[in-house]
Amino acid sequence: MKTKVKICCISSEKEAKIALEFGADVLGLVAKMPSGPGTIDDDLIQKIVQSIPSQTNTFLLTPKTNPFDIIEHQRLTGTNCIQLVDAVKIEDYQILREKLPNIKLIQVIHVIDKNSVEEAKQYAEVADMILLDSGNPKLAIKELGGTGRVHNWELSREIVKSINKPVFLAGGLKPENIQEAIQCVKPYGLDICSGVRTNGKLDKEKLKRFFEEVNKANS
Ligand SMILES: O=C(O)c1ccccc1NCC(=O)[C@H](O)[C@H](O)COP(=O)(O)O
Repeated sequence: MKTKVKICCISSEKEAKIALEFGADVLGLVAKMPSGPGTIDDDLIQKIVQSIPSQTNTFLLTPKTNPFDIIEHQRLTGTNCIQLVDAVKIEDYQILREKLPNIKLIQVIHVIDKNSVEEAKQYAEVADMILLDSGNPKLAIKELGGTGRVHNWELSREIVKSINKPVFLAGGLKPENIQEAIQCVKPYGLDICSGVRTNGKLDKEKLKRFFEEVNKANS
């Protein structure tokens, strides 16, 4: 199966169009976070969502963990999927399901050590997808993504093998390491932010190289 691609940190209607033209399956829209380079305001997220075809997969990246705040955040922005970048209580997924029956829920696991494998297994029971990233929610100023760092792909590989939900791989991906990432982890999809940007802006040359590498790995 062809590896899906999520282009993250979309910051304008123009960037959304470019990413879709290159073949992105998913657009990532990052709301305000405790740290990170790719965040935008909620009203801009809503504007971008309204400017693209409604069937496009749009992931709202929210740092919120209270289920009612998450529901409110989705309603404000209008995306059709929510990427939960911090730890939401497993039991609160039930509230999200009841109130947002048509919205896909993606739980981020920041891959740090063996405990991350157990964490992923637990969330795989309730989330629609798992996304493996390289943040550190335990820092005083939480890092919840957009780090540009690669994590331990052996652990990611173990997670992909041990759960039966689609898994996106994120963290420090760039055209140069795509072949190895796909071979090692065999993810359902790849998520990239800084690796296809120059000075924070989407770089068409890097995007082209990135998609070439994904297609090569899939052929
Ligand atoms: O980009 C940010 O500022 C950010 C901050 C907090 C949470 C998520 C954030 N980015 C979204 C992503 O999911 C990135 O695509 C992912 O972390 C990979 O980023 P990168 O390592 O730069 O490719």
